[in-house]
Amino acid sequence: MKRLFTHAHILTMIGDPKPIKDASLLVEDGRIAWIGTQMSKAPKADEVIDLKGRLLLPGWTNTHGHAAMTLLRGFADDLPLQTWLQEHMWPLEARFKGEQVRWGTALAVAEMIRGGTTCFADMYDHMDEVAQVVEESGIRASLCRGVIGLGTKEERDRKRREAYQFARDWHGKAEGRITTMMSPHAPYTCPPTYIDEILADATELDLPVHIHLAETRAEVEQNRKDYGVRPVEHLQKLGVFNRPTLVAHAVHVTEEEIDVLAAHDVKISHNPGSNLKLGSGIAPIPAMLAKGLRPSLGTDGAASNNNLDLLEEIQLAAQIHKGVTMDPEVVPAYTALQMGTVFGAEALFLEEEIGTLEVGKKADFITVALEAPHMKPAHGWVSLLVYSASRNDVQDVFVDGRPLMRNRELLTIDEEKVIHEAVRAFQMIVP
Ligand SMILES: CSC[C@H]1O[C@@H](n2cnc3c(O)ncnc32)[C@H](O)[C@@H]1O
Ligand SMILES: [Zn+2]
Repeated sequence: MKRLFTHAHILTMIGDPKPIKDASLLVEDGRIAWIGTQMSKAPKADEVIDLKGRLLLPGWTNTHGHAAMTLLRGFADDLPLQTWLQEHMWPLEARFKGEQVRWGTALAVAEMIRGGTTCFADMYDHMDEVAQVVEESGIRASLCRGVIGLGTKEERDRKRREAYQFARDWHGKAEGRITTMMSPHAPYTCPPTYIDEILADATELDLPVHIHLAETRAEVEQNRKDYGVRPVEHLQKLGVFNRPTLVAHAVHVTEEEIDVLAAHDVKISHNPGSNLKLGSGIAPIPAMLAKGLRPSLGTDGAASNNNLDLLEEIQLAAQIHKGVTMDPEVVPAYTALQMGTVFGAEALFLEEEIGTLEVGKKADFITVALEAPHMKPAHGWVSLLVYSASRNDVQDVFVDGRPLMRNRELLTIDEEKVIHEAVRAFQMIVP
């Protein structure tokens, strides 16, 4: 099947911001086969889709989250991380069964597709349910069974086994849209010997590691008390960074620690919305960029954000660091857009397949309308996307060239049913 998309302004996200005006893009067998401006040279297609002057660019990649936490959205606001987790999230999550995770994740995926996300990372429990939602909805995802090692040895062993089996069984599934990672939740919830064991599993399966790191000042202090060093040095000594690693947050990291992360090519998921809401702090993104790191963006779960709008994270990334440093030249708009697309693909070790629009890559892209008053005059497309657009301006979403949303209508998800079931699943667990 060959589909030709015409009359689009294409932002490929390759190199400099050079949008291609009034261009066409051909998709064949789920991959980009041709991009050009001369219709006379366009290959023949089975179907031609006129995009009527919309912007066309890679879909967003959300590199850190806990999708099923949509069920806990708005449940415990305005609290610091440890109180929020220990007194509110964990007691409620203990009531989650597969059903809660299924409908919470389906709700999350509906929200993410609506906002233009084509690929997301998820760390949670009952991951078979998550994988099935991904398989059915057509979205792309990097999944891991997050493990917290605070219980008995039996519990730790069971969770580790589940994480191993899930990662082994689902990697490459759903026509290659699912990849997996191994995930010790955080240095403060996983004893060193447990991290060692999970690392051995990751090595055996040849998979990356995904972990929360240096999210709060309290975490850094606790790590010093427990292990005599700060979290970055702790994980470095355990050998975590010798495997491909994605760390979420990295808020409280020094210049020297950024050097360590850069030397090991550790991938960063910057979650500004969640970090602001939980009062955790603001990650030193300008310093990371200056040292050659390419931080990506995540929403974290909907209970700490409280939405899964990656465009909002792009906009926050472009603005908060200017405020903190009092320098409007840090994190320029195009860099923020790279963080939400191409750097996201790198963070999930998928840069050979997604993140930019080029011949041979997967056809994962979105279109954005330029018609509304807040998008006029439509001369600076990068600026419009980063400083003016909202998620409702996203019109179409394609993954592997398959339409998941057309003209704001979800095509692979029964939205009404998902909303109904998610509310019901939440009501089953509220005390
Ligand atoms: C073991 S599954 C994932 C686990 O992570 C919890 N979580 C959600 N948000 C955060 C955060 O910002 N920092 C640390 N842990 C977080 C979630 O509630 C699950 O229990
Ligand atoms: Zn998280």
